[in-house]
Amino acid sequence: VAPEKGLKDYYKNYFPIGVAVNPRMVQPGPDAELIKTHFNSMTPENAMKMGPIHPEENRYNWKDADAIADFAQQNNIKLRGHTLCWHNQTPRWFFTDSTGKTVSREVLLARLKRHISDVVGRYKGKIYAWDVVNEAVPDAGPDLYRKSKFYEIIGEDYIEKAFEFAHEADPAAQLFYNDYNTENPSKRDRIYQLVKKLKDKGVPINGVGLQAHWSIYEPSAQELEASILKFASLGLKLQFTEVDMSVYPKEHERRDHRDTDKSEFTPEMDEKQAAQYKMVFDLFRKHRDKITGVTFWNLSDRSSWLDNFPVPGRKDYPLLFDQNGRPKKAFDRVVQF
Ligand SMILES: Oc1ccccc1CN[C@@H]1C=C[C@@H](O)[C@H](O)[C@H]1O
Repeated sequence: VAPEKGLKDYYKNYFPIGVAVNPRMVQPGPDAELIKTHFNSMTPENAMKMGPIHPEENRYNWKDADAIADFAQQNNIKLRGHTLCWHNQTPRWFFTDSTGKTVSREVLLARLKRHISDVVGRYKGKIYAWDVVNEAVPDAGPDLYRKSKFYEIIGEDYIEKAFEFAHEADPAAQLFYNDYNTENPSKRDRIYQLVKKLKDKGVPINGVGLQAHWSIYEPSAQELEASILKFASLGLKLQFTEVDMSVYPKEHERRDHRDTDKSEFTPEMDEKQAAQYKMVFDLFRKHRDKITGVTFWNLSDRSSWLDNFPVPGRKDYPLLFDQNGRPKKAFDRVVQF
């Protein structure tokens, strides 16, 4: 039987189509088959984050990351690394000495350098792109720098140092700054300013990762195109690195959830989601010259990180495949062009 035409085949003249995976998905089974049919790029959802891969100063956990890297190699699927420096899922040991005191700038820089050179070095030649720094810019306000422990202990230059450490460890890897809410005008401008500073300083950065954690209500085509044009004007490549489309309004401020707590995927949501996915992929194809990858965050509606964020236990339906791994209406709209 001729293999079913997959997303990656429809988009082979545009950009790779990726998916965030966990180690269970790359074991033999329906998920692995769905990945091989539709995707030609993968990102470990958690396995290469600082805590999961480096839980103690002198202990790495390579097992899950290696399983994903091996599956990618065996199936000729590109592999993105995520993420070398992030304020979330970072183990406490990074910031404290043996007495539990906060470490100095020098010690933290040495630990960050060791982490990055060990992790990037292990997958040198297997990972073509790294999310070097994730979410360094605060959501609101005028500042460029989130007040993370990396910022407070090292200072602003933790970002450029992370990029330099990664470049030293694998000069061929494409190095990305990755963030979310990049269509929000204030955050867009501050990310732009940060990345421009890095580029103007000669920091080895190749691209901007726009996470694209969207909803069926936003972004507008206008705001999305404005972000594409603004970041591309830096002369850097763009990737949409964590695409999903929640069926609930985005949580831009803490709200009571009585009105949206019920977990159901209605025909109206199905249609609105299909229209919104069509709109964003029409723009992705229009700007194919600026985009070097589009990656979905999680594989199917069977399991999404949005099932527990921002509202624990509220099932979401954010992807192109339903809970049985079958293409939804949104899939049809994305491949009809
Ligand atoms: O959309 C957000 C809103 C607030 C905080 C973080 C995010 C997105 N943060 C992403 C989501 C899931 C994680 O698995 C990814 O590593 C992270 O990059």
